Amino acid sequence: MSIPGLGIPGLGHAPAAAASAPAEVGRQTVVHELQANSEWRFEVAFGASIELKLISGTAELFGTELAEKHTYTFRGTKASIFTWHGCRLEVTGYCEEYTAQDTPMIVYANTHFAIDRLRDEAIQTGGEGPRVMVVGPNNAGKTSLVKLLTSYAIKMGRQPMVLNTDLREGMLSIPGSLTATPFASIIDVEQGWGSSPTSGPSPVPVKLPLCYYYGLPNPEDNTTIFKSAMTRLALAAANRLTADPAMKGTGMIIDTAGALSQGKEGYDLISHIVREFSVDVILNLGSERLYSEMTRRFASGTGNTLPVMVVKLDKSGGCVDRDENFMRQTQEAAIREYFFGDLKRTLSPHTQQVSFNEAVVYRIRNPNNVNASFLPGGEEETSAPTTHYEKVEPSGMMLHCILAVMYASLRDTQETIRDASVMGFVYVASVDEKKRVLKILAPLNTRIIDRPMIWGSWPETTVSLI
Ligand SMILES: Nc1ncnc2c1ncn2[C@@H]1O[C@H](COP(=O)(O)OP(=O)(O)OP(=O)(O)O)[C@@H](O)[C@H]1O
Repeated sequence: MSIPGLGIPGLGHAPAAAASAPAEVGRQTVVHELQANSEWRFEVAFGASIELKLISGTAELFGTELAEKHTYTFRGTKASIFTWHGCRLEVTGYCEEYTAQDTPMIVYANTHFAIDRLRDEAIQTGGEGPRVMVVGPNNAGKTSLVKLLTSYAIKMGRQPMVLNTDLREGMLSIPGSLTATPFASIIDVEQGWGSSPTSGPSPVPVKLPLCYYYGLPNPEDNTTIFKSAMTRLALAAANRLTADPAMKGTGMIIDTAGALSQGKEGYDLISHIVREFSVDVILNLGSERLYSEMTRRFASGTGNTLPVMVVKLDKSGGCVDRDENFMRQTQEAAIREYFFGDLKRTLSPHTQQVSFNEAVVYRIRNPNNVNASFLPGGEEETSAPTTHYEKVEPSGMMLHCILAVMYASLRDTQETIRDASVMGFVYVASVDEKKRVLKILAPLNTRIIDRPMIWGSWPETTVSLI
């Protein structure tokens, strides 16, 4: 995985994000008294921030307990603080907020205890802990539930392997990455899952994800590459799991993309994930139709899979829809943070010049986007391309794009490169077509010309990072 370096203070704040900040006149401090079993839900815009302090009692953010009297800062966040026994929260700054008494937390906690019983049984028999997959439409609360189950497992002294197969949001990496991460220590409260691993100091213990790259926005865009990435991820996660007894007894928690939960093609991809990861439990959030489809497909097993426990859970009333604009800002913030760090920990990426002759770049073909007008004579392509990547010469079209640097050699076949894990990501800061030189921003000061790079269309970047 990439290890970003040290800091250049002052960089890393998109002018666009700053422009969208609401005016924060006279940042007021308000104290909220929360009753037992209630939840304080808040939304902070990009460019704005709030400081939150737990004054007394106990409270948690998606399962991770807040430390008393510690100041947490949130920006561009929609989330909630839940309390089992009541608490007082001090909040400074503007956010949209309300308190709710009606939450599915008891059901979620019971789900955790039921999964934990399966872990106990597995440990007693020397077997593997359950492999739990969470499915549901976009914004149904899947990632929040995965965080909660992960936090509760960690609290019980377990070490879950957490998998992110959702392309909209990265987990400890940029959006578009598919990651497998062993979790043995607390989740970062302020930054969702936490930030990408670095060699510098970090307020919470660094987690090291194993990362694969797909490079397109939707799983259905190129199901062959998506499926092969899932297969590789499953193999890598299973190998890691069996090598570590604590992790083996805990098992896996898998987050999925909301896009998979609609229509037959998505259901088929879910079936592939269930098979490859040998999923034991499917938790369904927010869709009756999906629940019925999952039950039909998996509850009594198939030729290839054992019966899977399919469970329906209520979606939390706190889940908020995140529009395209918010998701774009979230994605840009994650990319910016990958290279420049955050306000608490600035990083200093290195720029390097790479000549067009040195860079070995493969572009992902997107079969769904083949435009007939670009084909010879404007013909329609009749069959899918035989290769999924094409080797391309760098060009101005790469400006502000992200390239994945692969753990592979320049002589490897396309299949080997496709199945390789990702060393890290670089950003194309400028392209000089006359001098035939790319200026690249990389987390490390290592020359990258001996590795193949993959140029996908996801994550898309529209702003200049520098
Ligand atoms: N109880 C809650 N109170 C307030 N906000 C919440 C609550 N639960 C989830 N959210 C917020 O709602 C949004 C959607 O939730 P989440 O990301 O968990 O959904 P998802 O199903 O994983 O979405 P997607 O598949 O689109 O990535 C997030 O911003 C999350 O922080």
